[in-house]
Amino acid sequence: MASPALISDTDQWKALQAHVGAIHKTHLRDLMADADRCKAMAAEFEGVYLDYSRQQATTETVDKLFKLAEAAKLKEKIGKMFNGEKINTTENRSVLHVALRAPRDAVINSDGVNVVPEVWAVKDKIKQFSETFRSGSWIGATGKPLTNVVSVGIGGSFLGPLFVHTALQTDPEAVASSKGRQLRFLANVDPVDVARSIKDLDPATTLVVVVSKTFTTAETMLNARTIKEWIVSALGPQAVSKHMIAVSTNLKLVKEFGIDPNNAFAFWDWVGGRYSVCSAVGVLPLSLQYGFPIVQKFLEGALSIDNHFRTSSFEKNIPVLLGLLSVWNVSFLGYPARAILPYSQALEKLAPHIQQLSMESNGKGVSIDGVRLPYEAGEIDFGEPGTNGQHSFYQLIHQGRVIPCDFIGVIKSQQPVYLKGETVSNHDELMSNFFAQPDALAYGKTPEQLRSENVSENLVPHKTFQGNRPSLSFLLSSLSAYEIGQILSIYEHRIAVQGFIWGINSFDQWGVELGKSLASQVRKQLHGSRMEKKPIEGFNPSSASLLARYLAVEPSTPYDTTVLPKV
Ligand SMILES: O=P(O)(O)OC[C@H]1O[C@](O)(CO)[C@@H](O)[C@@H]1O
Repeated sequence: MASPALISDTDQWKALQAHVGAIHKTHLRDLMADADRCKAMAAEFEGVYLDYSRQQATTETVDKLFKLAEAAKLKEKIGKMFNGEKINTTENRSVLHVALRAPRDAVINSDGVNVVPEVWAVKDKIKQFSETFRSGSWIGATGKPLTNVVSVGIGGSFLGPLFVHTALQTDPEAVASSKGRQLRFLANVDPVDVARSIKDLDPATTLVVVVSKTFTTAETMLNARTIKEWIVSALGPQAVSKHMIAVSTNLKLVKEFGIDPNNAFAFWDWVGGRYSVCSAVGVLPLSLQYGFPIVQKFLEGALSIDNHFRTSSFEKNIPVLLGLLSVWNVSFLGYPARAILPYSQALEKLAPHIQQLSMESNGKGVSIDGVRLPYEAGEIDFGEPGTNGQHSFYQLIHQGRVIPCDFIGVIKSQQPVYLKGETVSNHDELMSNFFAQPDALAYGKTPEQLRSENVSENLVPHKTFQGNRPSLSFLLSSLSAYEIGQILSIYEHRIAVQGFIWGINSFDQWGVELGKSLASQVRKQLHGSRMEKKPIEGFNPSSASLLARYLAVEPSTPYDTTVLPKV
């Protein structure tokens, strides 16, 4: 039987491969001298400005990428996603995170059912619950109103909400609306994280939200049981109904866990975990902290990009341009990584969120039809806010490996700090670096320039910057809840575009299963060894000796009694 076609078999892919040589012949500093090219390599939508002129690409490259998009049937694939077709074929699911921010009157079907009314029913429930909670009418077991929220969840049930929470913490409107409240996250099963998440919190004024799509994730469920015990031992078993709520697609397990089904907030299997921040996964804890109206603005920002992505021509379509350029960098220029560099402390947790979103989505080795890929898909994502990153890993980016960079800058800071007598304000200082770094990467510094500055000959090789290092720059007008939603949606769709071109399934995650099942074998043996003094067996020599060392030391947590963190 003939193998299904791969995108790399198409003439459009081969044309791009043939084009690489021409691109390598021209240094970015020469490409940047062409004003018409620079003007053409920019796109703007609603105050989000993208400049991609510092990509190792010409307008011809971009044209060829559009042809590749055509060969990959990108337009149809985007349409299928928005129409609720089951494009996640290995799990037989629609991919409808866009329905989570669709307007109330939109019609988006999955399995012949319009999902939008269900989405709004949950949002309405969150709005009502968060208003009751924030007004102080939701009374805890001791008669006190609750002001602290601990959200227990991991992966997609954690990273997206953490990103948005961290960003909102810098928005004056969100800061004002969250006065006197705390939102914390408990993700890691590490007992240190358990202790940190409840440190100095009073169970009597704390609401715990257990967030798990499946309600079976081992770490989340152990943490949920631990925090439940923290509540019960302080307030009694009847306190659970007032102090614990849940977000899940598995409401049966929520009930079995002991959480009142009235206090459970649903979402659906057509929302991938890493795409779930716009479901109750993010909307509930964020609404408890900031109020629903602010979270609604975030959802509207995401919706604005959904509409732009669905309807704009590819030439003007920011997620499409970004996705195609990433494919160009990874698959044709051979750059395996991407750095996400927001010059904005508010976006501190963007890179960790994008790491999961991108690497769990596109870290695949076979096509959607199961054919092993003859090209690399996915990329290694990492990042830190500028300028911190400059003093950390930028050395490698400037003179070591070539790593395409996303620079993200904000025109208007949320914090107007200026020390009288200084040359510039803090924000202008930050942004001076934002504007300088892409040019340092693109232009570099030649030995001739160094010699003209009388740099001693032995240092010339060390001080030379080859340049020709690609980046792109986003300039946002400001950073409120709306723009945070826009950034999220831009990256979500960019990653989908990459997957659509590579011909992979960006919406499953089978690669996380093997480690989970091996951990379950280890868990059983640790239990047997601790409780029944059974010997460890069935491991390779390396794991056996590591486990023997581990078990030779008495654990700090005895197994014959409950030990809760000291807070
Ligand atoms: O929300 P759940 O079901 O607890 O899953 C948490 C995370 O675990 C994964 O399944 C695997 O890491 C992610 O895709 C998901 O976001």
